[in-house]
Amino acid sequence: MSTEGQVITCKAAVAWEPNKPLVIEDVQVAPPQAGEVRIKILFTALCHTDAYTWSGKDPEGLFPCILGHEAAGIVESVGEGVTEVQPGDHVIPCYQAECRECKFCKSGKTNLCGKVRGATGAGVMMNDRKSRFSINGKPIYHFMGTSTFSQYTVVHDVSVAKIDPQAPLDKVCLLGCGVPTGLGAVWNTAKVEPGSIVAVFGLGTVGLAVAEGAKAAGASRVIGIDIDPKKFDRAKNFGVTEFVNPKDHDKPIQQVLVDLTDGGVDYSFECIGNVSVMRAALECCHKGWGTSVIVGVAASGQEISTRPFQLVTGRVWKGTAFGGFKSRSQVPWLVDKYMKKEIKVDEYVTHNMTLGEINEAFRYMHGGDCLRCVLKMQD
Ligand SMILES: NC(=O)c1ccc[n+]([C@@H]2O[C@H](COP(=O)([O-])OP(=O)(O)OC[C@H]3O[C@@H](n4cnc5c(N)ncnc54)[C@H](O)[C@@H]3O)[C@@H](O)[C@H]2O)c1
Ligand SMILES: N[C@@H](CCC(=O)N[C@@H](CSCO)C(=O)NCC(=O)O)C(=O)O
Ligand SMILES: [Zn+2]
Ligand SMILES: [Zn+2]
Repeated sequence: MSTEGQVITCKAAVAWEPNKPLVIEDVQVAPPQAGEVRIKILFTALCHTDAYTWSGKDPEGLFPCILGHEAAGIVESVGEGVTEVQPGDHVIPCYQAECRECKFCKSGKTNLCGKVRGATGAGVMMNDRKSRFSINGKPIYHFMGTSTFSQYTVVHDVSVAKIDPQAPLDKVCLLGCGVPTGLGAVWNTAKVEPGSIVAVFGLGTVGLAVAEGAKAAGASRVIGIDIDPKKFDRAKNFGVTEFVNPKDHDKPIQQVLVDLTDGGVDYSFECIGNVSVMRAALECCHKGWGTSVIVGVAASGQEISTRPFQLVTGRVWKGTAFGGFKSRSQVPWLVDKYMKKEIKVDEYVTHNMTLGEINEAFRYMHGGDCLRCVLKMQD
């Protein structure tokens, strides 16, 4: 029986308050309005940014909300005026939209899109500035324009990437955030050249994807830095050639790296979200040209600092969102690259669980062994 035009009641993990366990609730999901798409979510992974907002440290965090932004599913129905997807299409919801019409999209200089960002930051849909989620009439906020910890979600049409229907959704859900972020930080933001020396701070999913991207770009050395020595063995499979544990050294880590590389690295990437490490990542760069890319998300109130002399003498400080990839155009391309075995995805999935086990899944995520935990969303 078609559910088009009907309110759907389904299971979702609701964050009622910061840091309190998520609660599996029966949630009402309203039909999509003009320019909106309702998606049946089949698989979602957890990302550290979900935990960050859940912690209450995200200035854009609103409660109660439905978190989740790294997922894949099938279009259930579309609202008026939606032309690029239809029911049955396999899709990845994208927290970074791409409308192709706004000042940002037309600039050719960024993957950021301005069309729906105001609404997604306020936890509502652009059309009527209201939520499509409710529990017995009480609205529940959206999150990052995706809210994938729900069996059904409603997103803006500019936030939907249509993908190859042959692609396994329990794997390519990862292409909604962490893996593209790392690859794109190297390929789009830094534009690493063959022969470069690269330093990667933090060897979680994002840092490993940076290493993979750097290897593919022809880097001559990929130095992985992590305080957890368990990370090193696995990282070799992703392209890391040398390891440095800051705990093994008395000198500041930037000095250790400068000494190891005859004056500093060509490119560094901070994939942790720690502002002191961001400084070290900049300061381990080579004088005259070294570029450091901030990928990690630091909490509200945190600030970066360095001596301006570091920049005067030619180092460059940059940041990246979703690795600079244009979501609707390039996520399908990434899926195709995965299908052709040109990029890894399966290797990042260390745990598989169900929606009902989501609190336990977050505990695993914070443990050192987990890269990505994928939740099966449907019974
Ligand atoms: N910019 C973006 O678009 C974007 C997208 C996705 C994720 N992120 C952010 O990227 C960051 C990394 O995500 P992840 O999933 O890989 O996280 P993760 O927690 O799996 O990995 C972080 C790694 O850093 C290591 N670490 C912690 N403190 C350290 C220190 N002081 N020195 C060296 N290593 C240290 C940890 O041991 C861990 O291996 C998070 O902040 C996440 O929110 C940003
Ligand atoms: N609301 C947060 C923003 C955190 C942030 O920087 N998010 C990244 C994506 S992290 C994905 O795991 C991002 O792409 N930001 C660009 C954007 O949000 O438009 C805060 O204010 O700290
Ligand atoms: Zn993420
Ligand atoms: Zn746009």
